[in-house]
Amino acid sequence: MRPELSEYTPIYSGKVRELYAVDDEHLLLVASDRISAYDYILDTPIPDKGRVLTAMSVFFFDALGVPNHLAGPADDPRIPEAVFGRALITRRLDMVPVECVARGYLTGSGLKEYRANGEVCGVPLPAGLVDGSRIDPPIFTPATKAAVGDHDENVSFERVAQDVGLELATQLRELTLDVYARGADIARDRGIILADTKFEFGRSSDGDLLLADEVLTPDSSRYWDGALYEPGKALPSFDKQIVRDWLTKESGWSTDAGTPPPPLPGDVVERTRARYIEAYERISGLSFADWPGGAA
Ligand SMILES: N#Cc1c(N)ncnc1-c1cnn(CCN2CCOCC2)c1
Repeated sequence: MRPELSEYTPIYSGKVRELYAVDDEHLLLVASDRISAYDYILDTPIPDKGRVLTAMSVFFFDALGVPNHLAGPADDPRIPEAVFGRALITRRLDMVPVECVARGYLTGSGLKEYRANGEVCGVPLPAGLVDGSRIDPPIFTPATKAAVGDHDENVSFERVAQDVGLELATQLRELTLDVYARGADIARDRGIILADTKFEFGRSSDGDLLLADEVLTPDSSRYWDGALYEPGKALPSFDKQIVRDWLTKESGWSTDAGTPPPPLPGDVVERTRARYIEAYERISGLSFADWPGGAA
């Protein structure tokens, strides 16, 4: 008999995920089916998105071979039925207050910074780069954690060193770039580009620095279809482009409407669900049908 979710204490609620206290040493990390686009949480959920992203995290935690916060399997008996398949038991860590971002390609906020001053987070880049240019070798572009709903602020390595000390900042940079490279290699071998990603780390009670949060999911990363990649061409998001295109090209809504986006039609929902499953199955080589919590 699984416990009820109500038996656990909510301790954090983000845009698309929640965190609960299970006991003094363990948390329950829950991924919802909510999807965000253009800084809005859309009214329409994507069925199984939470399960797919949980499956991706578990695949990468296993494939990367990096010490992490997982404290039980996907079917751990402490996971309530209501969130079974889209929740994980983790160790409770002392989180490092840094969003550890690695970028192997120039786009998004990094591109904006580069266009303004030729560098990203204090890292100078070659002249002449455009949207989608490769950054080789990849760079560490940390950010400070913003409050829910705000954007993270890109900061320099030196600022991270001031905040957490030079030794830990150096460890974070090395770990972030190492784990990004491993994840990018796995994705590339399956025809998918991992343009950038965000990691979070925490310290265990015995002082070890562990990879935490979600890892290398489409919500914490930019994934592009390698078959479509061309530097300088606006790069479609592997998982969200269907939603973005319907919202801005078919729904009549626009990003400057000042109103929330409309509900998604069924075909957009289903195509987006299929896209998340495709990303998982291509990258992991596993069948999503085998992941816990599916329809009986
Ligand atoms: N993971 C983890 C973790 C941990 N293993 N131990 C202690 N605290 C955290 C933690 C607390 N907040 N966040 C920010 C990211 N959140 C994740 C959940 O969803 C909302 C955002 C991580």
